Amino acid sequence: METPVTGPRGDGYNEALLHKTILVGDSGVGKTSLLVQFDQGKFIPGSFSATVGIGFTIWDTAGQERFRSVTHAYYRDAQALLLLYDITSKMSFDNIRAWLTEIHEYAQKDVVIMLLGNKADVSSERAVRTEEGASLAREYGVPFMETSAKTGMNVELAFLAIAKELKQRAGQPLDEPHFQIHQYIEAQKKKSSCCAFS
Ligand SMILES: Nc1nc2c(ncn2[C@@H]2O[C@H](COP(=O)(O)OP(=O)(O)OP(=O)(O)O)[C@@H](O)[C@H]2O)c(=O)[nH]1
Repeated sequence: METPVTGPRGDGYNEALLHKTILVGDSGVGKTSLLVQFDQGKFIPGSFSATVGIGFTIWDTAGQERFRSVTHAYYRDAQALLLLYDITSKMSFDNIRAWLTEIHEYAQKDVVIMLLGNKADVSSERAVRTEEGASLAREYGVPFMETSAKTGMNVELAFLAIAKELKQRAGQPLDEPHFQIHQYIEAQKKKSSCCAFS
């Protein structure tokens, strides 16, 4: 994803900064669906054909093993990574450590990483507790939230938090003068917990 980050340059001209963000995770965790939900605000049921990279401003990657070497090349110039597992698939969660090892090997040292437990709407088939996701995220010092590409739960928040973090790193002014990504996410989740993200 190349996240457009706009802000005043001081001469009144609005400069757009493009940041490349990519979605990674096992095949079938919902990377393309999450992207489509964010981009188009809708859920298109059914599997997309394995995706290698599509020409949106957001980069989608294929979770399949046979595309791994392609994914490695994507890491190099990515500023942010959305790392997904599927809350109904213990295996996709167990593989997160391997994804993180790979990310640390191939991505830039200061890449922004966010862990997302997707398919949170399928609570009847839940195989990974929210706390397990949160605990893994704490261990690696990365922000975490559960999402649903189907209902849209937390999808916008995930992309917005990444965009704000990148904007701050680029030295651009934010609405929140003391922006801190972890605190921002927790505050937004609390704000919405009454009704929007049930
Ligand atoms: N219920 C539910 N289903 C989802 C969600 N996200 C994705 N799916 C379904 O899960 C399947 C896989 O979704 P994709 O978006 O193709 O997954 P992917 O990670 O892009 O898969 P690859 O391209 O193979 O790496 C599809 O049948 C989607 O409809 C979600 O949040 N909730």
